[in-house]
Amino acid sequence: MKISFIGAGSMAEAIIAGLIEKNICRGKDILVTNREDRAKLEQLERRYGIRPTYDMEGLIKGADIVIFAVKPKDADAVLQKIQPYIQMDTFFISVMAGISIAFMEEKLKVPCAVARAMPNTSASVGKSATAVSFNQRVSDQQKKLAATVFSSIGITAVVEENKLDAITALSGSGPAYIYYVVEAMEQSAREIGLDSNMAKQLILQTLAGAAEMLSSSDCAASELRKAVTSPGGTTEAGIEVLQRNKVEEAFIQCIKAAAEQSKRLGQIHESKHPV
Ligand SMILES: NC(=O)C1=CN([C@@H]2O[C@H](COP(=O)(O)OP(=O)(O)OC[C@H]3O[C@@H](n4cnc5c(N)ncnc54)[C@H](OP(=O)(O)O)[C@@H]3O)[C@@H](O)[C@H]2O)C=CC1
Ligand SMILES: O=C(O)[C@@H]1CCC=N1
Repeated sequence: MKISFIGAGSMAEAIIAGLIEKNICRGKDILVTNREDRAKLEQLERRYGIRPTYDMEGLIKGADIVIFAVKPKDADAVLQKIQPYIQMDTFFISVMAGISIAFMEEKLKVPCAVARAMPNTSASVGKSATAVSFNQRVSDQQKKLAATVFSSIGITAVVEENKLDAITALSGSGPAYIYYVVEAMEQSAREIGLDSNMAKQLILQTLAGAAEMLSSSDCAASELRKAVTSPGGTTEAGIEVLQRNKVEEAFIQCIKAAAEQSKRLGQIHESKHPV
C-alpha cells in the first residue's frame, strides 16, 4: 500500500511508526511532506525509511491514501495547495480535529472519497483508539484500506460524523488526561519521599494492572474501586480528598470543554475560509 502524509508532526509520526512496525507499508512506500521543517523530514527518513518530498503532485499521484495530518488552522492552506493535483480516485483521510467532511469536500472541489478519523498518539505503540466516518464516495475497497491502516495502529470504530467531536474529546485527547494524572502521581511520590525511578515503575505497573482489570473483569470501574477501598483505610482517606476537591466533576467538565473546543475549531476555521 502507498500512503502519503501531509504534515509530519506527532500524529503523522505515531501512525507511520504503527504502519512500519506492523509491516503494512515499507518506508519507501510512504511519502511525507510538511510546511518547511526539512530537518524533521530527514529525521523521519532516518527513523522509518520514509521518503521526504515537497513535490505535491508526486505525493498525491499514485497514493492509495493521502492523510491530512496538519493542525486544523492549516487545513485551508493545505486544501488549496493540493487542489490542482487532485484526481477523482484520490482517497483522503483527515485526522484534523473539528474539520468536517463537508468542508473538505467543498475545498477539494473534485468529488473524492473522504474519511474523517480521530486516532490518538498511542498509535505509535499499536494502541490507538480510533474512530472514523466516511463520505458516500468511499468504496468498500477503500473502507478496507482504511481499516487496514487503523487496525495496524490499534482498535477502530466506524461512527456517524456527528459523534466525532465527542470522541475527539474522549479518546483523541484522552492520553493527555492519563499523563496528567501520572504527572501528579510522580510529583506526589517525590513529596512523600519515594525514589523517582522506583515510583515510576510502580505507577506504570499500577496503570497497566488497572487497565487489564478493567478490560478482563466483568466489574464496573466503580466496583473495582470499591474493592480497593477498605472502610477506614488509606484509599478512603485519599478518595475523600478527591471528592472534596470535586475532581470527578472537573474531569467531566474537562471532557465537555474539549468536545466544545472540537466543535469550535471546525466553526472557526470554516467561517474564516468560507467556500
Ligand atoms: N497530537 C495528537 O494527540 C492528535 C492530533 N490529532 C490531529 O492531528 C493533526 C496534527 O496534529 P499534530 O501532529 O499534533 O501537529 P504538529 O504540530 O505536531 O504537526 C503539524 C504538521 O503540519 C505541518 N504543516 C503545517 N502547515 C502545513 C502546510 N501548509 N503544508 C504541509 N504541511 C503543513 C507542519 O509542518 P512544519 O513543522 O514544517 O510547520 C507539521 O509537520 C491536528 O489536526 C490534530 O487535531 C488527532 C488526534 C490526536
Ligand atoms: O489537542 C488537539 O487539538 C488534538 C486533537 C486530539 C488530540 N490532540
